[in-house]
Amino acid sequence: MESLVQQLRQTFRSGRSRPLRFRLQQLQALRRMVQEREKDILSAIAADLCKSEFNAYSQEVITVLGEIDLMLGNLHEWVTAKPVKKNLLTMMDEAYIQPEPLGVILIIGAWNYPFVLTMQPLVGAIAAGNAVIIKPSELSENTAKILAKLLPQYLDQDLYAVVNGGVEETTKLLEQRFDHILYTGNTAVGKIVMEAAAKYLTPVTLELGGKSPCYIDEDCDLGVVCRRITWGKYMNCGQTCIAPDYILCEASLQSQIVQKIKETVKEFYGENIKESPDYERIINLRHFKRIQSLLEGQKIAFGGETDEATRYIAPTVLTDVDPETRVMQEEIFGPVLPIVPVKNADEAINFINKREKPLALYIFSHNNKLIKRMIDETSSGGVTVNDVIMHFTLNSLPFGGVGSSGMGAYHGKHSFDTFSHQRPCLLKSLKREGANKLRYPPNSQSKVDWAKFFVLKQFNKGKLGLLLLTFLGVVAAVIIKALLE
Ligand SMILES: NC(=O)c1ccc[n+]([C@@H]2O[C@H](COP(=O)([O-])OP(=O)(O)OC[C@H]3O[C@@H](n4cnc5c(N)ncnc54)[C@H](O)[C@@H]3O)[C@@H](O)[C@H]2O)c1
Ligand SMILES: CCCCCCCCCCCCCCCCCC=O
Repeated sequence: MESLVQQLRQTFRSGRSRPLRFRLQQLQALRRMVQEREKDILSAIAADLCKSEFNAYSQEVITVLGEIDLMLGNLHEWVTAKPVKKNLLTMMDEAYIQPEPLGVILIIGAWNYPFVLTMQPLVGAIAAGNAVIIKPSELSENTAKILAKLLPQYLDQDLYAVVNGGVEETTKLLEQRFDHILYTGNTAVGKIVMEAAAKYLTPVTLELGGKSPCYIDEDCDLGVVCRRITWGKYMNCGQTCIAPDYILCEASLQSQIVQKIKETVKEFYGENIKESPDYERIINLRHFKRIQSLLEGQKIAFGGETDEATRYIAPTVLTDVDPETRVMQEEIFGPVLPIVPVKNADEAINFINKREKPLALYIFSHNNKLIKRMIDETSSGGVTVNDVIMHFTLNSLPFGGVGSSGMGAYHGKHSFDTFSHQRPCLLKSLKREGANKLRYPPNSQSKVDWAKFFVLKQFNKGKLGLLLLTFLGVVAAVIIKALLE
């Protein structure tokens, strides 16, 4: 591992990954890879998650292509230095922020969306001009293999590498020095990653999980609400980091919600859900047993059927769920939807605030005042109102968690920023030394007074005011020079 990181660092230091042209060319190559090898990619995802190729395309591939296109269209602007406002002391100088690549990036992906969760950060890291190692999840082994096979065929091998393996390989990788680590996965491993990163003060982006609440207000059209929730909850068999984990609503709404979800499940997946090409399976036996055990002692209003041989768990709804039971203590990450009755929105807000900050919050309501209040009085990684999941798809929004659901964010320009250092640059001339006497010792009251004038003056006065102040500044500089000589 050490030699691999060294080799990538050496190439990075040569400057090869920095020119805009090179970055665009690598992103175009990545785009070509996704298009030319689409069938192989879709089959790998399908093999890992029992996912139809249509779903693999619309849930994963489409996002990656959209992200590449966004970078190709905007990178020339993002890499450009941005001039900043100046003050009287620096008005003759050049001041700007220049984004610069960080160096060698480690991207550790998760299995539940194995393609998009490694490729989307990779796109951002390349766009920002870095060298990258990606470590796909070993649980989605087919996608991991196809990435290790294809990426070296399309990308510069001295700058971008894939390391496959499990805990042992990841642990060895984490012993190396990186310039940024983006990890997607569970919170417990997130802590391991952060601890390892601390050794070199490596910054981290942690894309973790949590229990994302979904509040349903009274007077909503429950037909529409439940269609949207059914889509987001049972997509990928509930194995989605931002799936609505549980519903909070008034007790009286429960039976209608159950009925509407039941009808929608039939509409989406047919009479025989097991036969539906749109309904996936649980990734492995460990997770299957974990989710199955969450049903123990619960009131199953709908679903609940399981089949260990195929790791099938039916879309399930639990009602009157006690918040102290296990299903409400850990992230479900499966097709089980508990409904926890609350008296009103205040109780829902308290309920959310008493728990760890979730990755997403969903609010269904017609009442704009209530929506604003719930957003203002709670905290979560992201919010979608009157729908679920969809904030993930808008790459102008940063995607990430807060508190125990993670730190940092990516997607679109936010990825470029995450993998860049915003370098502040002030370029002065060796001329005009006279004005600098103000800051050189020995100090005096009159120098402090002048310093107050130069440093504390506000400049939000429009062009005329600025011109006047500039003129005053020049006059002041001349006077000071004369006084101090
Ligand atoms: N915020 C997000 O974008 C996002 C996306 C997907 C999943 N998630 C969260 O991830 C969790 C599910 O994923 P998972 O954790 O089961 O995925 P996982 O088992 O695939 O683990 C993620 C990565 O961590 C590595 N890893 C596992 N154990 C390790 C250890 N002891 N030391 C070092 N590395 C180790 C794995 O090799 C893998 O690459 C859920 O909590 C889910 O909410 C979050
Ligand atoms: C006209 C058809 C349009 C189809 C667009 C479908 C957009 C659906 C997007 C779903 C994206 C789901 C990805 C979720 C990834 C979450 C990562 C965490 O686990």
